[in-house]
Amino acid sequence: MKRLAVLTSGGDCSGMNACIRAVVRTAVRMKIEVIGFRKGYQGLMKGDAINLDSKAVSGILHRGGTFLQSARAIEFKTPEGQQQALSNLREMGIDGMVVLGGDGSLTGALALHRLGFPVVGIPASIDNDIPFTDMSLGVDTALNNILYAVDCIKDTASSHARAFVIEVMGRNSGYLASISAIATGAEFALVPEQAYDLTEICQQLRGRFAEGRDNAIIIVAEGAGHAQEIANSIKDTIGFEVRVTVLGHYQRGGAPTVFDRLLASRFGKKSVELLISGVSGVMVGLSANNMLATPLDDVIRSEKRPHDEVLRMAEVLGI
Ligand SMILES: Nc1ncnc2c1ncn2[C@@H]1O[C@H](COP(=O)(O)OP(=O)(O)OP(=O)(O)O)[C@@H](O)[C@H]1O
Ligand SMILES: O=P(O)(O)OC[C@H]1O[C@](O)(CO)[C@@H](O)[C@@H]1O
Ligand SMILES: [Mg+2]
Repeated sequence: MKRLAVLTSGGDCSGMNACIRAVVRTAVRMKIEVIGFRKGYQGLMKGDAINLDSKAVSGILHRGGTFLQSARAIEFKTPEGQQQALSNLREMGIDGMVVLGGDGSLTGALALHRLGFPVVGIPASIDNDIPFTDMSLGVDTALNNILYAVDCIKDTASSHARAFVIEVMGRNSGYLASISAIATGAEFALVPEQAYDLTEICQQLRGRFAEGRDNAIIIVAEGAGHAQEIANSIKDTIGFEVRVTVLGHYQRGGAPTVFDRLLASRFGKKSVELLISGVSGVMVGLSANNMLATPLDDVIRSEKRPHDEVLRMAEVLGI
């Protein structure tokens, strides 16, 4: 192995920079050159690359986002797009590639592996919807961002005796909503994976305010319903003052937590070691604090289901 490539794809997340740094520094130590493709598969298809040496990745460990930039490149889903990428990789003399991204990006990595190109994937998505890893990169930082925001909102909610519907990210995944609800003591977490009964929720909220509580927090994943509609329905049913906060992309940025910096470093180092030892078509993961390598085939075929216990916990502890 003489020349490696790395790219970041899909929604960015904190820890991607720290991971690129770990990939580059591990490879440089083994006398392997590293190329970084800009803007994910878009840059790969265009051949838009920069040389990455040890110095190029200094000063980025603590920065959120990805200095290589990211993109959602629809054309890479086509055989033509993948062939273009493959010919660029071959022309540039690249022997293997590390792909950081979510489930979509890892599906792209699997496509390259199936075309015979050595690839290792790293789960990096705040959604935490990727199986065979306890945590994806960026999740811990996003959760801490949410925690800070919800704690702030609770202060003002109590001061005005209001209920708040707070929307967090997750089109198909309720992980951020359920875990942040537990960690902030919210009353309810509404998630795409589980049906909920708004009438029942309103009844419980009415009881809660009748007991003299001065605030209520309902955290809703973006894929579980429209925050403003949920708030209107609560207001119409119990007549209580309700406000809405959509946390949006605030959740995805910011300096990575210690957990994400360490995870990024471990994932990055492991991915290069795997490629050097001739392993391809796998995703690195975290399992019971150990590094795990799982075939991308298995990762893509499986689904990460949230723990039923976790889904119920917010409601049980919040009320
Ligand atoms: N089925 C597929 N085949 C090949 N490439 C794909 C496929 N699905 C996605 N990709 C590539 O991966 C990119 C990112 O995918 P997607 O938009 O699903 O985000 P993601 O990686 O799941 O990250 P996140 O969900 O955290 O934003 C796509 O724009 C495309 O380039
Ligand atoms: O930044 P974009 O392209 O609007 O994507 C937003 C989506 O990306 C994710 O944050 C994952 O990165 C989802 O939770 C969210 O629905
Ligand atoms: Mg995804």
